[in-house]
Amino acid sequence: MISIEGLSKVFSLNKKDIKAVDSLTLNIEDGDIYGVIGYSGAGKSTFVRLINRLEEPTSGKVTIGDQIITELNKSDLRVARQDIGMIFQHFNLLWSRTVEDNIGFPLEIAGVDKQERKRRVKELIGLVGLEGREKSYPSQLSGGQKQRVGIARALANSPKVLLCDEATSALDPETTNQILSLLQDINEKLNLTIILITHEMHVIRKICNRVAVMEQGKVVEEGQVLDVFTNPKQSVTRKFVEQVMSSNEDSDMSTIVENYPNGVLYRIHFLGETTNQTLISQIAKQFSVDLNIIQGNITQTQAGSYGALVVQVTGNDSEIERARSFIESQESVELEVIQHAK
Ligand SMILES: Nc1ncnc2c1ncn2[C@@H]1O[C@H](COP(=O)(O)OP(=O)(O)OP(=O)(O)O)[C@@H](O)[C@H]1O
Repeated sequence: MISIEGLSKVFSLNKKDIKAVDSLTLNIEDGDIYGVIGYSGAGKSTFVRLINRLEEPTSGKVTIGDQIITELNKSDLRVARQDIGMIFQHFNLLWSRTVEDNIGFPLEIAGVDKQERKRRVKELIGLVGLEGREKSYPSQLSGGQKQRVGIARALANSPKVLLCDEATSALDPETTNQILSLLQDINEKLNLTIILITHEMHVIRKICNRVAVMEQGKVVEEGQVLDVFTNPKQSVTRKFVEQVMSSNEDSDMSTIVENYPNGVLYRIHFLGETTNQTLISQIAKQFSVDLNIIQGNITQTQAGSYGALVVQVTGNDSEIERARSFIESQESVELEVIQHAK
């Protein structure tokens, strides 16, 4: 487990103190893909750099496993850092070295002999899907390929933790998805704990199981991704959730009610069970009602689907009533009646 207790960082700039990270306390379980989201200036980068002490904390404690990182002296910290890989937004590769030499660099520093280095580099190249590009220089690679080199290099010493500092922010959406899938794959294969910071809710939605929302150096909301999606408490969190849902449902509702006067109008909320994706077809098969999907916005998180469908149900009253009971009996589904039968 990674435990962060009362972690703070104060920068002094022009005689003014800036609290970049403010008394932050968090627990991250082994094997988590833990997302930290916040707008620019929230303190995310500073936070992630405090974990491996690329930035020295002003106060507080970071513990990884049984090691108190914040109490290590310089030489012990160097050894401890071999267990903490890190990848960066702009990759931070060595431009004069080839792909294989970039990946082998941390092994060289750790004093691994040449033959073992070669074996390990080959293994890592396979893991991140860079076969055939061993002799290329970073300038000859696409952004996604550069980040694959970054990931392979970060994994060279078989770390237990991988820190990702806006690792996909310089990539296009398609490449972002590929890199996120790779991170997910590595998390599962190597049982690696991943902490990633981002300003994009899409990244959190796609691969994280837990999320912390940062604002002005503090964690203002924290929890399972699906819980935070379904029940965002802070306005900053609601804004991030809207990023992926971009819903304008409520403002349209009166128009919908006007346009669909017959039968009943339901909003069915899906709260996480992927099995409920067949709910609509089950209703259509089991009850003599007609279903008209009027509006919908469903997205996928690691824990299942989240979102809502607005459905018009028409038919005779008793069948509509039976369909309603059926929907209400489903787990992880909530029914909201927008308009009753007239
Ligand atoms: N070396 C530094 N010296 C002075 N102030 C700093 C330093 N690094 C960060 N800050 C300040 O600390 C605050 C948090 O910055 P940080 O980069 O951690 O935020 P962030 O959420 O990662 O934002 P971004 O995504 O824009 O980097 C900001 O007000 C920033 O100006």
